[in-house]
Amino acid sequence: RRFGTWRRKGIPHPRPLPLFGNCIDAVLLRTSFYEALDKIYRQFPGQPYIGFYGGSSPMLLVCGSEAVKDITVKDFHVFTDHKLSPDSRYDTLFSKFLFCLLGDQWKSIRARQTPAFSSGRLKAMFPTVKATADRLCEVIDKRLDKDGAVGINGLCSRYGIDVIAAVAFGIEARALDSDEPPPFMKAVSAAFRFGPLEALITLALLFSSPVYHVLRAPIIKEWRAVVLRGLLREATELREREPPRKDVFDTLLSLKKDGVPQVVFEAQVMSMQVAGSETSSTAVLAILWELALNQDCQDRLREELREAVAKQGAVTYELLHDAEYLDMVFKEAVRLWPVMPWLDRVASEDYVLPGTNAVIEKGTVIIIPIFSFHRDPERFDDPDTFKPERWAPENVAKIDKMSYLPFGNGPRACIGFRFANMSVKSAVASVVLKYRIGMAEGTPKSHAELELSPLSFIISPHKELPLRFERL
Ligand code: HEM
Repeated sequence: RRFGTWRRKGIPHPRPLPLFGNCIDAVLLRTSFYEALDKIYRQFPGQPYIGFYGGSSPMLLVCGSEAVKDITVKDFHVFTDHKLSPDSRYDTLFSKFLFCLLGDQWKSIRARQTPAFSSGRLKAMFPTVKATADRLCEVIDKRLDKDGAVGINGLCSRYGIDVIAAVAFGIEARALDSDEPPPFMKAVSAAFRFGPLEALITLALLFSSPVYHVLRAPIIKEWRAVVLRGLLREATELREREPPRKDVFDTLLSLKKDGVPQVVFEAQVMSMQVAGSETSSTAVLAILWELALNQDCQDRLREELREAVAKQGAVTYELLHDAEYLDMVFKEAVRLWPVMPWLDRVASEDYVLPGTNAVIEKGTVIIIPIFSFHRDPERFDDPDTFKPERWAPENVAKIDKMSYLPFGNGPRACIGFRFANMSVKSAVASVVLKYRIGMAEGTPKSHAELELSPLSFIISPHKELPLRFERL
């Protein structure tokens, strides 16, 4: 009866298999969920809505531009929440992350965190970010092998961790400085690089509440929470004795002063750390790799940065903000590598899909397949090729805004977008000004050669990615 849902509503859908629906490869952990979604998406080109079954649950891919706008903006009051919000009995801390908070509680906590990313605050945080970017260059220098190559995946991760820890966690994590990952890094990094159990729990959370409640296990393991809590207690005590620094941690501390429960405060700090580090570091990694593959883009970027530095005297907040080609490179890299390859929302009431007579029931899970949009030749010419020029001012009007969603959309879009922009560009500018980046032995030459884990819900290579750095 459930497998008849989309037929009865007149929504196109692929034929489901008993038990697995349309996601057998994802449920058997043979492909990642975004690849399973992409397979469905490609079967129904140009459709605004595509039905599918996650296990036996009817779920909806929303693909039309108007439809995406309706769900994420116009009818946001119906689709405020993510389905990926775990039960607080099994996931004490993760359930309170900003990403997972529901309804009015999300609204109130989000509103209080938003000022942390104002222009004034970003400028105040810039010197810390810049110093960490310079440190990344020093560490690259120190670790180059005899052929001038180094694995850049781990270094980018360490950069992401250090930068967010400094501004949002209130500590110097010094991940870049240590050979062995310090406990803080172990607790934070790979929080979303899942093993088989975490991957299954996450799918169960999306597809089937009964299976989720049978598994009764946390997505973010308790030992991580214990390590982070201890450090956070020390960081809080230290900061309370210091004058304000106008960083993200200061804003989060004000939540505590306003009487927000301790566990909610702790979850917000950890949520910034987890959501901010792996995502930004993957973007840095993507850009450095694309620049190694595309030397002409690298030359043009370096020329732009050198000219700007000659005028301004140094890499400044304003320089990064105004550098046009740097922005084009950033946009193109997160198009090809949308770290979060899909968005989810859940209907809080029955809802008529605009432009149809179909009603989706309260509780229906909506998925917006960002990765598929970004790689669709109907939306982007030559979509698998790195072409920053598509973002040039004279070309950008051709791109449909709802086809490009690396940071999500609407009131629930990424809160750290402006910070990510600054910290990713800062790292890239420091490296490009100091080194010519090239291919090394073992550097993947195409996306197909990157080994991405089928278990992971984010797009991030889990193996080392060697690049060659020639000092300029
Ligand atoms: C390149 C880097 C980044 C990418 C691609 C990225 C992407 C995203 C996406 C796609 C979402 C979901 C949006 C939606 O549902 O519409 C999100 C949410 C979020 N991001 Fe980011 N992000 C990045 C960096 C950061 C940074 C640096 C921070 C913090 C400093 C951060 C904090 C968050 C938080 C807390 C949420 C949950 C927001 C909410 O539910 O209200 N992100 N991010």
